[in-house]
Amino acid sequence: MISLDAPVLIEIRDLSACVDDQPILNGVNLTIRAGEIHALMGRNGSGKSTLSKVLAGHPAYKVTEGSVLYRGEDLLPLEPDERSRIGLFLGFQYPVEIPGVSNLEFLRVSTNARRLEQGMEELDTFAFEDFVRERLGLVQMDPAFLDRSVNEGFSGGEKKRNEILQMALLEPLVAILDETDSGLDIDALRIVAGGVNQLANVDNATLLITHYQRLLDLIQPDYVHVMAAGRIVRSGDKALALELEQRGYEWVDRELDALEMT
Ligand SMILES: Nc1ncnc2c1ncn2[C@@H]1O[C@H](COP(=O)(O)OP(=O)(O)OP(=O)(O)O)[C@@H](O)[C@H]1O
Repeated sequence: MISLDAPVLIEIRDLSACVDDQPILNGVNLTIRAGEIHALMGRNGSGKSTLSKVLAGHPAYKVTEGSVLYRGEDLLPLEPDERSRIGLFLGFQYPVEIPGVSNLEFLRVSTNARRLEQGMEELDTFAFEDFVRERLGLVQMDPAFLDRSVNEGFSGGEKKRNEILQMALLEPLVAILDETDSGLDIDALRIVAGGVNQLANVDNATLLITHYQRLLDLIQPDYVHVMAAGRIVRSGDKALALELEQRGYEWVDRELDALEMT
């Protein structure tokens, strides 16, 4: 829900970043306020995942220009785990498997790190089990997944549900979900979208990276942005996503040419 009086959670200004000296982001501007849901779309290779990784603090990506303020403070000097503790969450496009680390323990340690940062008490094993079981309902996940190693041998869709379970436990202020819809069957898509909708409130914000309108039918974005060649070339409301669905991305090239001429 849009309210221009709502506090700004993330302010990205002229952000450029490279990997192995190759520029990937070329001046991204984006402001996200509390209560908002943003969708980020764009062709393969346009820089969407790179933006999410830069925001999460992935060490392979070097910021060369610009700034990111998180609740008014410089985000960029912070380590990835500090970013997570203060409420930034990245749901990976390809969630990693961590063999030998129990999913339940991983979730408990990360949830407690976030709770401590928020001035809340740590949850012991029993209290955490109650909390996690309640949250499992949001993604309709079988408790048996808690006893396995993190994502090890999970199907693509199960990994995505596990990401949303993590999000439900961490209660981030800004959740970036990178192609959460990919690999989900039709029922799982509804369940995951329902979970995201239930977690969205006036105090937090969501940035959905997606290729498909089908997700945006279930999670209604307040803003839709189109990324091309490492920057946001057009922003609009949900009608923009419908336009993309009908027209594809060819017209985006013309917008980009026009931008480059200015
Ligand atoms: N670690 C890396 N090493 C080399 N090139 C990279 C790396 N990360 C990203 N790139 C390149 O940067 C460009 C943008 O990639 P990115 O993954 O951000 O695109 P995307 O918009 O998320 O694409 P998709 O829709 O296919 O997921 C691509 O050309 C990609 O090959």
